[in-house]
Amino acid sequence: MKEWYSKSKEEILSELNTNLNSGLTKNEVDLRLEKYGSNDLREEDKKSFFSKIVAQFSDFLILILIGAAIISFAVGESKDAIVIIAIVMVNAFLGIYQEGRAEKALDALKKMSSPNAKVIRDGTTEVAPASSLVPGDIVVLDAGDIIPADLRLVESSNLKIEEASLTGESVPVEKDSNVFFEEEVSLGDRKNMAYMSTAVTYGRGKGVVVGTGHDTEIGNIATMIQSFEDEVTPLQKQLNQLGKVLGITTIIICIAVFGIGLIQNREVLEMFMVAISLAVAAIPEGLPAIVTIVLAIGMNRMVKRNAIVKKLLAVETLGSTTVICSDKTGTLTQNEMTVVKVFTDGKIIDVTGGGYEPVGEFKIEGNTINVEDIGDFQTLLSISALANDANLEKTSDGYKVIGDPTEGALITLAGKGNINKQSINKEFPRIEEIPFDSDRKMMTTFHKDYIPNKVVSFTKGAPDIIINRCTRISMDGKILDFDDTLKKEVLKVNSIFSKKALRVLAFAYKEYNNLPNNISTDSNEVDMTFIGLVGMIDPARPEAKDAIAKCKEAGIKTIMITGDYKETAFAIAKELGMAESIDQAMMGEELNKISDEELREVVKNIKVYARVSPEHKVRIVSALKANGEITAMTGDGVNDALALKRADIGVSMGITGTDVAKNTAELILTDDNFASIVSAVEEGRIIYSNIKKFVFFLLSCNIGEIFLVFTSILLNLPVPLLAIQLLWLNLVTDSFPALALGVEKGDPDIMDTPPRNPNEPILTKNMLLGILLQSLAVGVAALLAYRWGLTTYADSIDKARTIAFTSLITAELLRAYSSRSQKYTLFKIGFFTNSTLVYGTLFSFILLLGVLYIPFMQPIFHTFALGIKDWAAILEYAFIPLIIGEISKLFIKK
Ligand SMILES: Nc1ncnc2c1ncn2[C@@H]1O[C@H](COP(=O)(O)OP(=O)(O)OP(=O)(O)O)[C@@H](O)[C@H]1O
Ligand SMILES: [Ca+2]
Repeated sequence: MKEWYSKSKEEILSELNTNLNSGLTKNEVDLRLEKYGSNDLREEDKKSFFSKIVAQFSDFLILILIGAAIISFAVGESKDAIVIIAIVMVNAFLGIYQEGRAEKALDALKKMSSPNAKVIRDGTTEVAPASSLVPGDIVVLDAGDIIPADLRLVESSNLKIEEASLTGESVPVEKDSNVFFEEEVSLGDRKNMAYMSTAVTYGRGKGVVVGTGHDTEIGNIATMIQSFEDEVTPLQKQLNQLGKVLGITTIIICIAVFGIGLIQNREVLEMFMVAISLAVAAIPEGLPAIVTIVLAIGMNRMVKRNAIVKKLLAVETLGSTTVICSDKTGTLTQNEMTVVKVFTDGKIIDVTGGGYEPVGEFKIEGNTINVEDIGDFQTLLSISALANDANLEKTSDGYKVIGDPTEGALITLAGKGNINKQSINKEFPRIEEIPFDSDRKMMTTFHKDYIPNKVVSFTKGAPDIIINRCTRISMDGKILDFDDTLKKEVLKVNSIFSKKALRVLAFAYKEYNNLPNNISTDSNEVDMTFIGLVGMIDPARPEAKDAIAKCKEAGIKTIMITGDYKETAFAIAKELGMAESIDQAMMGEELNKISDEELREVVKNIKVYARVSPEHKVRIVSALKANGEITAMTGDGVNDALALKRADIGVSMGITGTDVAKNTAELILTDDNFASIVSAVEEGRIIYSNIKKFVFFLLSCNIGEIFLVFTSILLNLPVPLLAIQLLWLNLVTDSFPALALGVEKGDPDIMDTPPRNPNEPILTKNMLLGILLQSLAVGVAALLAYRWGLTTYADSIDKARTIAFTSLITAELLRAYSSRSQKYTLFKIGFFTNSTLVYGTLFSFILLLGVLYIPFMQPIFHTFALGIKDWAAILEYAFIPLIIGEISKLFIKK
């Protein structure tokens, strides 16, 4: 059989039974999806329910417990055995439920950040999930796209594809849809093919899907680059470490408890069970799992605030962000462009009319003018419409831009001069082009007969660049030499526009007798004739201003890095409160003259980088990182990928960002809005502080219990808690408040304090002290209650234990409220402001009442129905840890 690359386009199209212009029909797509399966590389390895259960039970400590149950059964304590098994089961199911919740949250995130493709179906181009592609689909490719399936190219224009993910070759290769090969060629040389997961770095093209899913070249490679690997974040590593230390300590204590018990001649089985339950209870082996759950819940909360985090790790890093570097256009501004000024033929023309509706007038000093009256105005408007890749669409709520808003504004401008983009493009179709890229900052298109019997190239782009590449200027109906005096004049107008925060573009053209053979920047974007400038407003986003103020409070620096002109950028930065004086702004090219060392000093003061190219971005991030900053950086183009990778948090735009940028980024903004980065940082901080809260709570619970049991044994008192009571306490009641602490709203000053040092351990000195104090308080309170029980009910050890058990649980439920903030008292944050905690503690408390008052539970848990007198005593002790916790906050400096 012939390979795809050795077939002609016609062969391919007929073999796959598809049409280049109209694509497949939706029906056909459905049929083929049935036949070929979805275009997905990820294995759907959903764990079965059974394997989840097995996973829960394969935990070492749980196995010990099961062993203990079997021993109990063997020595005739079958009731205990059954209860232990039941508690272990409840615990396992809770674990599975929580795991499921986290998994679901993560799955939803994966879906949101999974790629789309532009595909022609039923005659229209639409954006569809890449997973829905089938052989025969016609896919449209633009710079920045990730190839969604294996394609045989059928159209290509300057198409370059980077195939590193497949061939390891990082230099982009040129593609050409017109060749086909008779002989066998290697993967890297198949110019007429585009392979799944490689990236378009330049140009555009079209291809027919020839392979999907596992039936692709990348699918054949067994070691797939899984974008969602199981990762362990530094925090989880720390907690694992902590867990180990605690685990070993606990085991030593348990052995000691058991040993001392034997010396004191206590019953062997009872001591054995207590020691084991204590170990199971006190070893925080579930901690990393809860962290994952809380991170996942937090990620979901971020999605609601328009930020999709792709990695758990990023949630942690976000919270310690110290610098946010942001694009200007669209992120800090609204990206709703309107041309308000035109400069051509030596005159400044005002343009009226707002939005994208092509209705408005041209005025000079207040007097309406006709397009024909001004030298090359007509040509300028034609370039606006011809050197343009966007489209305007009239919808029920006004005109909308499909494509780049800058270009949309230019279509509107042309429309105001009665030039319709569609018709002029029909009249003078594009025969060649040099597409836009943010390194060159310009684009050129070639058209026939705009000047009769000639080919003209129209160029538009950044003024400083275009002006330097022009040698002539069209003025007063003549073509003049574009000398330094004239250039200065034009640059002055550019500066006037820019200072008004206008985004300025320049226009130029060049004529040829015939279409040149080899088209390139060096030969075709030089020696041009200058036509004019346009200035467009792009209003700042109002929310961005608030977000920047918030960053200031939070000790986070904000930096604007833009491709736009320095004065424009500074004007907007000033409006947003990011910069005060023009010395804080710098041109990208100035970076070329300084060393990395010097740059490290420079980045400390500069707030605005203008005319920046993607390599500059990389240098800026590197310098910031070298200074110890935790840097978030936005980017949307193909060339931004390196900078995004280098940043601690790469941020990509969900709407305007390219696939390549989204793929590299850790954070995707669904609304392209700067304010959403700040929300994500805020959530990151909240999540981190919540993790601290429940670590604090759980650890002090555990240590408090150990303290209670250990001290009682040392004091030669009877064992204060039975094995099943300990298990119930830890595996059932404590987990609800702990999880509820994971969804706290965050301290009121969460965004008024400087970022956390990323190297700071989770257990700071303050926290260790707090844990110690709380565990002592819990232990002592329960011990006191136990002693009260022992003296009041000298006849019944079960009753004394019930008192200890109940007071311990009550104390922990109460002090969960105190754990809601490490610094602020409940009077400041409000007692019942975390409703999850209210329900969680209430639920735990009702379970406790069940154990105490339901008759058949009593013999199982060795409890009895408490009376008023008992409760009065219990409450007296149970409030101690809460009160101590609250008072200790008064000594913490805010
Ligand atoms: N479609 C276009 N055609 C021609 N020139 C363009 C086009 N879009 C932008 N430019 C020019 O290229 C420059 C760089 O564009 P780029 O997209 O890199 O950054 P930007 O959009 O100006 O700002 P930011 O980096 O903040 O998004 C622009 O300032 C403008 O002068
Ligand atoms: Ca941009």
